[in-house]
Amino acid sequence: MTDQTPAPPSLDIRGLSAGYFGAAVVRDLTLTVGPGEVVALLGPNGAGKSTTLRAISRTLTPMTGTVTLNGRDVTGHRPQDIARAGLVHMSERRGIFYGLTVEEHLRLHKLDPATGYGYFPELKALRYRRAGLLSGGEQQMLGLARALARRPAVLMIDELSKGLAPVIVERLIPVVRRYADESGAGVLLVEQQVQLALQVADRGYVLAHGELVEHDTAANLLADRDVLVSSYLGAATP
Ligand SMILES: Nc1ncnc2c1ncn2[C@@H]1O[C@H](COP(=O)(O)OP(=O)(O)OP(=O)(O)O)[C@@H](O)[C@H]1O
Repeated sequence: MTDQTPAPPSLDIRGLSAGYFGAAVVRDLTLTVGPGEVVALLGPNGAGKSTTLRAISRTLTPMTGTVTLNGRDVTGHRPQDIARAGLVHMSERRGIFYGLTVEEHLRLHKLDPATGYGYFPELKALRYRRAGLLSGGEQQMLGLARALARRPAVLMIDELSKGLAPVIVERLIPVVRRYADESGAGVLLVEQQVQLALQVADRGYVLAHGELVEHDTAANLLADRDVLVSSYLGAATP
């Protein structure tokens, strides 16, 4: 007899509220990312997307809510323990150290640099270059190579496309999709490039004024012009 129990979500967030100086910026968020799923978290500037990711990785202490990784409740755990449980949060800072070379980055945390080069072979030609001398796109590629080489069970990426030319974004985003497909990891992708994110995502949530206002398959969201407009400009205020 086979085990029919469905796998738990890679990431399960319930009733999450978080903010700064006692004021909630995101309120009562409930969202899931299934195994092998890419989920886009969309919304205009200031909607609270980065705050949500920080509260999940606990680099910001949430006010309320629970966080479960692959069925394991990590609510209240320290950020390093949540990372050890398999969550990698690629923040807007990217985890790049300007004084270290490309290869030194790919060896951090005792990683095998071959894993990072496997995702982005073009980094090999830059292996001895210090990260501070790389272009923005190369730094982003390095940050992603390192994040993937850690083989996260859940990967959260904040604005992969920020400040990058379309050609480099088109190189990076499909690798995220491939990682989810091959590893079965869940990916939560915060993106301002709404169409781009929805083209690789399975589902998407739209955050406006700190609350989730829309949730659907990526295909349905892509077809809904109102959703695309509110993702850029914010939901219409009553
Ligand atoms: N460290 C902080 N201290 C105080 N307020 C903050 C801090 N970081 C963010 N905020 C505020 O929280 C709100 C949500 O910001 P957040 O960065 O989460 O939004 P976002 O949706 O990621 O926006 P963007 O797409 O512009 O990055 C904003 O009003 C912002 O000014």
